[in-house]
Formats: sequence, C-alpha cells, structure tokens
Amino acid sequence: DDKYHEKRKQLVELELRMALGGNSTLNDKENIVNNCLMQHKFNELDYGFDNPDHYNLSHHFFNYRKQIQKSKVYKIIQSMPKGAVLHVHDMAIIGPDYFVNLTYMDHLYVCFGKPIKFWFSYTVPNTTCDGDWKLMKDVRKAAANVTQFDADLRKHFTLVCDNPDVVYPSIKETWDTFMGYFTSVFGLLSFRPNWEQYFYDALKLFRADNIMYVEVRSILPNLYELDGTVYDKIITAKAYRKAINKFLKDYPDFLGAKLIFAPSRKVDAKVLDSYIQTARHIKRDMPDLYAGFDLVGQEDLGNPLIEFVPQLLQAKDLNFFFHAGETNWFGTLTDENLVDAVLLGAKRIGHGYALAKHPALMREVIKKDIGIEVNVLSNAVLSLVKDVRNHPLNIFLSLDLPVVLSSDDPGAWEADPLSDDFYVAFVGVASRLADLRMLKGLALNSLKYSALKAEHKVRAIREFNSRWNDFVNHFDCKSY
Ligand SMILES: O=c1[nH]cnc2c1ncn2[C@@H]1O[C@H](CO)[C@@H](O)[C@H]1O
Ligand SMILES: [Zn+2]
Repeated sequence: DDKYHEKRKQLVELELRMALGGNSTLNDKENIVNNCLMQHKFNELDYGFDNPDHYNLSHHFFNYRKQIQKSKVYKIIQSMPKGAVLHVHDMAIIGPDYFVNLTYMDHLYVCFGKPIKFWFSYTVPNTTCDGDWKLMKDVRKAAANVTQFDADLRKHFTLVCDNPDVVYPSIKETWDTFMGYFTSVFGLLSFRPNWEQYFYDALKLFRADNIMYVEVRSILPNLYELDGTVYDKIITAKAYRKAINKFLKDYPDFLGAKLIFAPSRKVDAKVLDSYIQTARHIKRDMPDLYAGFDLVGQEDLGNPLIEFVPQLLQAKDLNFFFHAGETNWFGTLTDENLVDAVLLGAKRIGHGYALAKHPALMREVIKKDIGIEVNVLSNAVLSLVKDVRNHPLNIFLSLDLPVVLSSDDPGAWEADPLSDDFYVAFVGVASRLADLRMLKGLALNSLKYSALKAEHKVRAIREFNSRWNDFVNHFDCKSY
C-alpha cells in the first residue's frame, strides 16, 4: 500500500519534471511570484471545475474576451516580460478602431461591395470592385448618424461578433470572413504612408505588452501612392526597415524586428519562382531585416508543399519558416505538409497543430530542434478547436517540445499582441499544475528559436533575464 503511493507519487512527479520548464528551479523571489500566481490560477480553475457551465475558456473566445481583463493571472502575465513574438501577420496586428480612424484620411474612396473595399487616390480608383467607388468623406457626410455609421464600418475590420457559434458554424465561414477582412484592410494599409505608420504603431503595441522583439510575416503587398504610382515588393521591405529603424531610435530599449517573406501558397510554380527571386533579393540587400521565407493562406485550400519540393530544395538558403499542419484533416496532403516542412529543413514550423498525430515527426522536431509556433487563439477562432482544453499544445508542453507561443492575427480577433494567448495557454491548455517555470520557459524559447544572429541572441537572452529579475524583484501580489 505504501509502495503503491510511493510509485504513484513518482509517476506524477516524473511527468511534471518532463514538461516544459519542469526541470528548472525558482529562486526565493520567484517563488513569491509563483505562489501568488498559482493561488490565483487555482482559484480560477477550481471555480470552473465546480461550475463547468460557467467556465469561460470552454466557450468561444469572443464570449469571454473582455472578461480576461479582470483575471489576476492575466494581469500578472501582462506585466511579465514575455520575450518575442515570432508568428504574426502584417495586416492583422492592430484592432479595428485603428482602421476606422484611417477612414477619416483625405482622398479615400470606398466601395460597398462584398467585402467592402477602400482605396486612396486623387481621382476615382480603377481598382476592381463590385459596386461604385465613392469619396468616403461624402458618404460619411450623407450618413444620418455618424456614430452608428462608424460602428457599422468597424464590423468590417474584425471577426469578433456577439454570436460566434451561429455566425461561424464551420471553417468555411471563418476563413471566408477572415479573407474578407484582409481584402477590406488591404487598400487602407498598402497606401505607402500608412504601411510604414501601421508597423511602427504595431511595434508600440508589442512593446506595451512587454515584448522585446518581433518577427513579422508579410505578403509584401505592392505599395501605392495617391497619384497611382505602384512600387515593387523591395520597396515594401524597405518600408519595414524604415519603420523599424525609426522605432528603434524612438524606443532604444526595444531589440528590433525582422521580416519573414510569406506570400500565398495558392500559386503556380512560375509565380513561386518570382517569390523566391524576391526573397533572394531582400536577403542580399537587407540581410539584417531578412529572416526567412514561408507560404501562407488557408492550408487545406492552398497547394501542398510537396508540389513545390523541387523548387524549394534549390532555395534552402532562404531559411524556411513554413506554416504546416494547420489542419484537422489527418492523413491528407495538407497534413503531410509537416513531413515536407521537416525534410526541407524548416527552422521553425508555423502552427504544427496536427503534429501530435505524428510520432516520427515529433522525434524529428526534437532531433533537429525545430521551433513550433503555436497560436492557440488563432486555432480556436479559425475553427480548428472549440474548447481550448482539447488543443494539442497540452501534449507539446507535456513532452517539452520546442514550443513558442504566438498570436498569428491578434488584431483580427481583438486580442492582445501576446498576453491573451499566453493567458489562455497557461490557464486553459497547460496542466493545472504548470507554474511560473513554464511561463519563463516559454518566454525563453521565443528568444532561443528566434532568427537573431548568435551574438544578438546571447545579448537578447541576457537582456531578458535582467528584465525578468526586475519584474520579480518589484513584484507585489497585492497590486494585482
Ligand atoms: O493562420 C494563418 N494560416 C495561414 N495563413 C494565414 C494565417 N493568418 C494569416 N494568414 C495569411 O496571411 C496573409 C496576410 O499576411 C493573409 O492573406 C492570410 O492568407
Ligand atoms: Zn499564421
């Protein structure tokens, strides 16, 4: 009997040690933070366990999004240094109010098609739209109630709604709406002055969320001017470099940002070839900006990597960060994108949601030390998983896979740059017993698996540790 309990205890402890962060130890100050954190975490979870009908995290994110703000665990996570964001998309970082503001700019035209479109121009745009282009200023002036008009406009810049389970019955509806979102913001953002300002403002948001470094994925749209001038993608990359340099001048405590060129996977071999040329060009001319190459878009509907393998094998110098395994279709070519991502030498994998079904690939991921960029809220909003307790991240964490938490498109679902994802992963996905060591481990992973050059990485980790110590030393449980 005693022996049974001893064995049982050993197994429980063994698994906790095997998990991400489970082998690390906390100093005295960190233990004080941890006691506070875990007390609040237990309160929240045990309330949910006793009242499963009121457990927020089992419902749709849109239904509890605002209530997260009240959580003490959330507040601690928000004020904690979290390292880097390594998986986020160019046009979906800042929330909808930002776009409503942009619609007040001069020379903006609007077309109320499905989806709604915008374009800046001195004269009526010749951009295609199923409807008429009208001057935004005139349309707003004609509106009976401008507040209502702007509230209606705002709905085009977010996926958030009051009844998500009705509006989004399947992945088809979520992705259709999601693609509509990108079409709607495209004209607002690819206007050259706005592109630079948007990323500058996005960096501000990251910094405010206690993030010190960012790797952004971009399709690199061709930017345009009021007179109709259209630039090539190199100019878009340069706009990023300009925005980053300006930001670093204004906020020297920020570590920087890099670019992953991530165009659509729904293209033919010839177009892919032009993308590869562009990537080579950027890598050669802007080596400090360039981090790598990816292919994006709804994975089930795009081309599987296997179709491009001959071309991609010739382009391994580009550094791959492929989206792969963002699917529920086990055993399909989409699912097998994970195989190709591994074989093509990807430095990290975007999502890797389907990875838990592939034991040999998990072994490869460990052996090759490939970072898995997990985006829990994205997977929930984009219809892969309903109840986050079923997200495979819990398996990845238990196995201590090289996980990096990220937020994918936080602006499109009105989430924080990272804190909401961290909170949901920590409380909703990870073990009840996972503690501050896991949070610290996740933050450290985000730097370890970044594309920073070796010496910059060392510096980044040193800087993180110093900020972490500041956070721990100034921590006061009563202030949360
Ligand atoms: O979760 C994702 N998986 C795949 N592609 C995505 C995801 N989020 C955004 N994009 C893609 O990124 C482009 C903008 O940079 C969007 O057009 C969208 O297709
Ligand atoms: Zn993504």
